[in-house]
Amino acid sequence: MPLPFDCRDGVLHVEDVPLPAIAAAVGTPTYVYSTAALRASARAFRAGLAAVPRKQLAFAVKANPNLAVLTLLAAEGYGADIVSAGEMLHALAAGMPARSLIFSGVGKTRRELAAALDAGIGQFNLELEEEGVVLAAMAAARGERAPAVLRVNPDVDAGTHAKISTGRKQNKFGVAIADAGAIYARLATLHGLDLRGIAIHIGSQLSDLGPLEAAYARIGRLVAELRAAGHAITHVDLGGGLGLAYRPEEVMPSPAAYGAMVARVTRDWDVTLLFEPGRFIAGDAGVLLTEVLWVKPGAVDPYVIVDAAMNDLARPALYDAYHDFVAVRPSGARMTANIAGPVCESGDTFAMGRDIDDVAAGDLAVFRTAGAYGATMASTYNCRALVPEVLVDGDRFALVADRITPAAMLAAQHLSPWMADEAAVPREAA
Ligand SMILES: Cc1ncc(COP(=O)(O)O)c(C=O)c1O
Ligand SMILES: N[C@@H](CCCC[NH3+])C(=O)O
Repeated sequence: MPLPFDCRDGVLHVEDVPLPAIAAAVGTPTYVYSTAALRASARAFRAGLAAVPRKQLAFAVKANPNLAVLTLLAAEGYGADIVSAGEMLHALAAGMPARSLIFSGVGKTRRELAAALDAGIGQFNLELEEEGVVLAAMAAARGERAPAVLRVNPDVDAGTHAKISTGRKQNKFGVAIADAGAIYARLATLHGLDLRGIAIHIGSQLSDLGPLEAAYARIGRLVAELRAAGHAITHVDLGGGLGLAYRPEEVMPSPAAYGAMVARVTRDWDVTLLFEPGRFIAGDAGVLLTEVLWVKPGAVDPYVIVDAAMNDLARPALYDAYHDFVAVRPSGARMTANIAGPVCESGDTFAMGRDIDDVAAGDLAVFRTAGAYGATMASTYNCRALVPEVLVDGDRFALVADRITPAAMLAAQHLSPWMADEAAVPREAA
């Protein structure tokens, strides 16, 4: 898919906006998203599923909960896969209809279940039997039936990083596929539930369709068994997981290849299929714009110290993830360097011994493929400002999430009443 990031007159642009203009207006580090790229991936994913007759697309809000991003995706006909009441708030604020929301998540609180019932969301993905029992009781007390599916753990190795694999039997997600029939039968007797099918999600950043196909095939057999036992199965949620090429040489399954596999495996299922893509929609639509602060000598290679850090983009520190690093004004020269941020941890390192565009202090650069699981996983560690976000549309750009400064964070903190008294007395005088 052509991305609207290109070098014009020697300067990297996002759509028609030169990145130095954004750095001058907003400062760095900052996330920059492209509306054109978001729309293109949302449409490509939908187009890939053209052969699936009945489907519902729910963007995984965890990948990028920015209100502007969600508003754009709502206009593209996407609902949302949410995992907390906070994500529900974001999706509803973006104008997504409550009926288009799917509540996943292994630790939903009773308050969250109540809030989701209040809102009238479209589907609860039950992670364990007890959750179904509690939800059924809450819904029945309101004279309602909660629309629900049972999440099943198919015990398939998705072949992704262990920390983002979710469908192996040792993972915390879903009920064991061997137990699913019995649990389903018990939950189906509860009046407060409108139990209508199955959900799975085996992991994220999947580079191979094989494990997905194996998992879907297991679900197909389960659907047949449940129907044979007399259950009306009308919905199957196939989750998300489609991977992206983070390295220039990586090749990932296209949405068309994914859609063809889905259409083939589910041909006889006769259900509405639900999809929860996150990374595929938002990942390539965003970069993290940063400035080089220093280039300092290292034991082997020099360290390029940038003003973005692990608190702004956690993926390299968490999963040793690779994000391409590109100079905003590439000279054509190359260097071998380590790239690190200012945070006081050696893990705050984006790359070691990597061949990159030659950069010097004061230069701007971007980390690519940062639109998913970027800003949303940011923190204020080291009392660093929470990173802002900018959305580009053609030759316009707008700040769509403010930088939260340490002063604002300090203002949100309070001394306990007794400490306030003590703090008023200088230590020496006490
Ligand atoms: C239940 C569920 N659905 C959807 C997603 C989105 O996954 P991805 O961003 O890989 O498409 C996730 C994250 O792995 C998830 O846990
Ligand atoms: N946060 C992970 C993905 C987790 C997906 C959520 N289940 C990442 O950055 O790749």
